[in-house]
Amino acid sequence: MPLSRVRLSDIAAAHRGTGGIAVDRATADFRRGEPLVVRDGDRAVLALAVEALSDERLARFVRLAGSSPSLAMTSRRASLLGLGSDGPGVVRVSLSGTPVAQRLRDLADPLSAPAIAPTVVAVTAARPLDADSAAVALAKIARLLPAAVTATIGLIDSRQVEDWARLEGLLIVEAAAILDYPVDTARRLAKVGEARVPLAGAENTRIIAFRPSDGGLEHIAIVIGTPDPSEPILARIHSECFTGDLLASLRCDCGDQLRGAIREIAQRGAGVLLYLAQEGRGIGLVNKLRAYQLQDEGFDTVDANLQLGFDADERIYVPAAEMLRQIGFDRVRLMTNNPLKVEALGHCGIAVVERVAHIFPSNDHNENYLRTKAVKSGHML
Ligand SMILES: Nc1nc2c(ncn2[C@@H]2O[C@H](COP(=O)(O)OP(=O)(O)OP(=O)(O)O)[C@@H](O)[C@H]2O)c(=O)[nH]1
Ligand SMILES: [Zn+2]
Repeated sequence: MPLSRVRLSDIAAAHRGTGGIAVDRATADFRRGEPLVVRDGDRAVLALAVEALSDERLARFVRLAGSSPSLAMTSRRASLLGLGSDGPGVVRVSLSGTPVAQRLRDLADPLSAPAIAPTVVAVTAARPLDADSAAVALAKIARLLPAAVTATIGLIDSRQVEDWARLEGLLIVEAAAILDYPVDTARRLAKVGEARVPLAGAENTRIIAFRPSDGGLEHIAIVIGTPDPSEPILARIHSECFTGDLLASLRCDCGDQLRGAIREIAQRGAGVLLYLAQEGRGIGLVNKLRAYQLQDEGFDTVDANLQLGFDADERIYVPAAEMLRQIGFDRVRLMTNNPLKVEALGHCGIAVVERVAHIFPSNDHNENYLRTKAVKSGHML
């Protein structure tokens, strides 16, 4: 139905106050290539993940919005395309003419070879808390390329937007709910499963699963031995690495670090390994594989992330801190070489009383990766 024919109605604001639930649904919609409405205060935009674009979806988007879309992307990615300067945040790129799905994808994806570059008319910085910034944040939460097509919805009041969205079957989600979501859901972890699981070399082990309030992937605490609650706990914080942990990939040092930590904690008597569902430094497995492809083209592990439009490291340590508190500890002896982990835990209220080095020999495939972590990310190797 065209916007001009939408009438005001008495329907209650069905989407108000749904917070995290709306974000969960929005994540699924984004992954399926459904457009949705992101609202910040008085402004509302229609948004659709670039990764899920097709010409049909783009045509529907333009029909719904009644205008040509802009491209919301991170300043990092835009600056690599020569569109503005590097920095945190998001920019809105306006293009001339009717955009073609593949051209938009070319701008967002460093692995897609642009045949014809679209003509850029303007690049505007998005405000940190506005709907365009939130649309890009939603793409990150959905583990997609961090970019979205967006168009301001030209309806004057929010009731009109709600009626229109309802008629078109579009979800409405508040920008603030998206932006708060990663930390909010990590703060509310529920213990959902616990069992004794003897491990090779660490037979006295319990595994405790914690589920975030969004119903997302569980984080796992692997408690080895019986840590003394009156002392700081020996702890390893390990971010999920499907390729290294499960498949023994030689591109990284994760497999060695995982098994090495279990061995060392058992040898020292007791401690915990916190296994965080933050694959690929928080960008997800698919984007990590893209980053690997870029590394095969010559970028290092940090620059590959930036090329994709991500920060070098997108992880948060709120879930680690929360699990530590729930198992009864707020002081740790942390097994890591990464100064960011030490700093981040401190910000989350966990005192790192000692850093324990956690270094393993390199191989022919991960030597550059480890060197880059030392040179660019300050890893103490
Ligand atoms: N984006 C990206 N992630 C990677 C790459 N190589 C490994 N990873 C991910 O990096 C994470 C490694 O995490 P950790 O071992 O916890 O951490 P770290 O930052 O190396 O710090 P340490 O505590 O010193 O080991 C895992 O989530 C891996 O999947 C890469 O080239 N790109
Ligand atoms: Zn790894």
